[in-house]
Amino acid sequence: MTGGGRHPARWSRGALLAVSLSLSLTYLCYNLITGSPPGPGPLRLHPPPRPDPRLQPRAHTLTLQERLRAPQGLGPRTETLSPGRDVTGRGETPKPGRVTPSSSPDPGIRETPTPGKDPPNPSLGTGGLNPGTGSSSPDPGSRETPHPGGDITGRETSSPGLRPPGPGPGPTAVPATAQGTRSPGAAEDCEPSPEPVTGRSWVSREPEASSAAAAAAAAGGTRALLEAIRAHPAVRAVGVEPHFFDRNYEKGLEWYRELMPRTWDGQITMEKTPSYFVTREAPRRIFSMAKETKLIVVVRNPVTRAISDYTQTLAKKPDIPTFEVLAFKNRSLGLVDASWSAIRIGIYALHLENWLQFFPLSQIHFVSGERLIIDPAGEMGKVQDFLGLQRLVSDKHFYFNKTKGFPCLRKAEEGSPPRCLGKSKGRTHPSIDTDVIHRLHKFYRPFNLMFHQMTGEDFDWEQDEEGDTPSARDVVK
Ligand SMILES: Nc1ncnc2c1ncn2[C@@H]1O[C@H](COP(=O)(O)OS(=O)(=O)O)[C@@H](OP(=O)(O)O)[C@H]1O
Repeated sequence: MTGGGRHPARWSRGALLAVSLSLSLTYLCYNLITGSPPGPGPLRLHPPPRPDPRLQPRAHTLTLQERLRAPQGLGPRTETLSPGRDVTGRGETPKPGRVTPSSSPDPGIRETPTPGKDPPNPSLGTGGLNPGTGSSSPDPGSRETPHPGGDITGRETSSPGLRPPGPGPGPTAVPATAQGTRSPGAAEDCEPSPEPVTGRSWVSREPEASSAAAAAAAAGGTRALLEAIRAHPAVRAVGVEPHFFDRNYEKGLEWYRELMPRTWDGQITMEKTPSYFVTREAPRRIFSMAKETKLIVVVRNPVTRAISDYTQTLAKKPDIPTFEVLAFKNRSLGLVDASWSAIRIGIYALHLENWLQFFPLSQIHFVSGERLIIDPAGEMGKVQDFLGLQRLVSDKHFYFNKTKGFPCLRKAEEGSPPRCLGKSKGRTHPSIDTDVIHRLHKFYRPFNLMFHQMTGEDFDWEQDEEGDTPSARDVVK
């Protein structure tokens, strides 16, 4: 990376923030590469991580993705994942064969051969985003584009329906391939930097060998998180979503480096690209670049996330069918259309499983999208702890803006005026039929349970089952 025209900072630590892991995602942090500034240093590739003992198999041996592909779906096995019995247990031992030598160079990291090549995964197809379809530059201000093969609504067009996951009553279709993050047309990011629509994740880099943090968020709130963490003097973040590890990977690591802000010694560079969380190839690519990268994932009640996603799409494409229509393959049968990206992104356990093949749970921090609204300082405190930063972003940085209905930053950066996120964040959701909301809660329940068991964290989504999750407008009055 060149330093021309930039301040004479030395490369030091960097972090990438990405989030709707939400899938919205949602955020993730990672360690970048070795090498000295300003040019790209030699990349050090790392062997696949040792299996995390916490991830040893418990009650079953198939991965969630394998189970989703299996004819019986998740059905009978779901109950073996009883809550509280195995907080971190994913019931899966990372299989040696899961990360196998690559037969072709990794385009994003040209300096060294890629150690791992994912076996074909019919469940996820080519991944949530097609690298070949990305624009030549980061996507400021645009939401997710439809995944090739999907239609305008973000629906996978060729997904075989499987039986319902878990004990839920109605039949549910689980798609064979993952979608991008945000459904197409989701709202652009507002200020200060336009943000693309896709999921929600972050990545940060650390160009100088040590560790960088990257965050990928999967659910709603990635922009809020990034803007808040940017208030920390030890964090430098790129405003746009680079989409390097999904659609721009072919451009190579140098392209990515050029995009990232330079950091002073001791600073972390971050980015957020929500779609990383649901991109099949992203974990391997990030791991290849920097295995110690820290990842942040913002998760939100998947039902609310789906509605938020739809709301953003609707704002751009008012003619799309109703949420109720899109959410089902067969509404009278209660057959949820999990091939619709707005639905699929919220199956957090499915996506997380992919990340845990490469990164230990200890390297991933989960931010509650709900708490980020209700108690932004509290959530940011945990994020700073996770990143090894002093807790400098605190209560005094936030105030509740009644007009906006959300917390706003008193001071985003040194000397900058107070500000709220733009109008694409915090939109009023359309009213959705209650029975549809209930059915979706039922659909997600087993997946949420798995996610809870995988992460050891309870996001209290069960209590939201009466409807769409209240916004800060409802909670803070
Ligand atoms: N402080 C603050 N201000 C405004 N909005 C906030 C804030 N904190 C969290 N949120 C929630 O963030 C949701 C958008 O999430 P993302 O930024 O991850 O969206 S995106 O994936 O990048 O498009 C957005 O979802 P919607 O309410 O559905 O618009 C908000 O609920």
